[in-house]
Amino acid sequence: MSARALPPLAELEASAAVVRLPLTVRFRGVLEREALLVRGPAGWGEFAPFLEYDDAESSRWLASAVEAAWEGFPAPVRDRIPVNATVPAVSADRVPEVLAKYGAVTAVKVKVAERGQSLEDDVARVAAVRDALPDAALRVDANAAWTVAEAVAALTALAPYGLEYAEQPAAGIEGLAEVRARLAAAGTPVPIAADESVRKAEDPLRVARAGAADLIVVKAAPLGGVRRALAIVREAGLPAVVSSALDTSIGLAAGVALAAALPELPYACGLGTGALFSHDVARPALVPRGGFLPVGPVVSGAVTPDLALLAEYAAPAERRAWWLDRLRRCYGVLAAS
Ligand SMILES: O=C(O)CCC(=O)C1=CC=C[C@@H](O)[C@@H]1C(=O)O
Ligand SMILES: [Mg+2]
Repeated sequence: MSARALPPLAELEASAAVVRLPLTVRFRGVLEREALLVRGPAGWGEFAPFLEYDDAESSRWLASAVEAAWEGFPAPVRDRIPVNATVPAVSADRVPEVLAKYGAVTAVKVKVAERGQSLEDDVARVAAVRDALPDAALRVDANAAWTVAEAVAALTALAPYGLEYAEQPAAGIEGLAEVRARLAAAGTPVPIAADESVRKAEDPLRVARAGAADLIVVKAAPLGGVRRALAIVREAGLPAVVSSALDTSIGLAAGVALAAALPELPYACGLGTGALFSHDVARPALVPRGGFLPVGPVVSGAVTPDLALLAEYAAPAERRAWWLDRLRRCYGVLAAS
C-alpha cells in the first residue's frame, strides 16, 4: 500500500472497534486475543499485530487492514479453501478435545518445541494426533525454537509418524538450509517450510533464493496485505501455504481471499484457527466445515462484525486507548514510507 493510497487517519479512528476475544485453549501463551477493526468503503479490515511487535513490523498489518477495508480483495480462482486443524502445544491427553473443535479435517498442524516442554511431550502430542487421524497429512511447527542439532534430532524422532513438512524448525535461513541438508544426508528427508523467515524477514524472498525451504508459509496481515503476499509467492516460485495470524473472522477473511486468489494451492491452509476462539465478532464465524472454508461470504462482503458482539467483547477503555495510540503510530510509519 503506497502512502498516496492511505485514507485519512480520522477515517480509521472514527470506525475503529477494539475487541478482546476469549480463546478456548492457550495459543502463543495467551488465552485472549485483542484486535482493532476498521471499516472503510470496501468493508472491514483487521489490525491485530501481536502485542510485543514494534511499530515498523506492525505497520505492515495496518497496510493489510487498509487494503481489506478501502480496496477490497482480488478476484478468487476457487470457491472453497481446504484447511488444517491446528493443535497448540497441549498435553497429549487434550488432543482429541482440540481436534473435535475442527470437525472433519484431512490435515493437522501440531505445535512443537514449546518453551518449558520436552521432545517427549512433542512426540506424545504428535503420536496422539496420528492415533486419532491415521490418514491425515501431518505437519509440525517449531516457530524457530530448536537449534539445528535439536531440530535434526526431533524431526528424526517425529518422522516415523509421517510428516508432510516441518515449519520453521530452526531460526534463520542458514538454520533451515542446514536442517534440511542434514536430514536429507541422513536419509530422513522432511520437507521444510519457511514461516518466520518469510514474514519477519527484511527480505521475504531471500529464503527462496537461498534454496533453504521446500515451501513457504504466507500470512496476509504480517506481509502487508493480500496483494503483497500474492506478489511474494509469485516471485518466490515455491509452493505456498496460507496461514492465519490467530485472527478474528475479519482477519481470516483476508487469509481466505489470499488463498482463493493464489494460482496454485497444493496444501491445506492454516486458516481454521477461528475454531480456537470461544467467541468471535462475526455471526456466523468463519470456522471450517468438513475441512473447508467457503470463499463466497468473503468475496460478497458477508463476513462482517455483528454489532452486538462488538459491544459484548469491546476491550476495556485503557486497552482501546492503547490500540488507538498504536494505530496512530503505525499510520505514521506507513505514511512516511
Ligand atoms: O498455521 C496454522 O495452522 C495456524 C496459525 C499458526 O500456527 C500461527 C498463528 C499465529 C502466530 C504464529 O505463531 C503461528 C505460526 O507460527 O504459524
Ligand atoms: Mg508458523
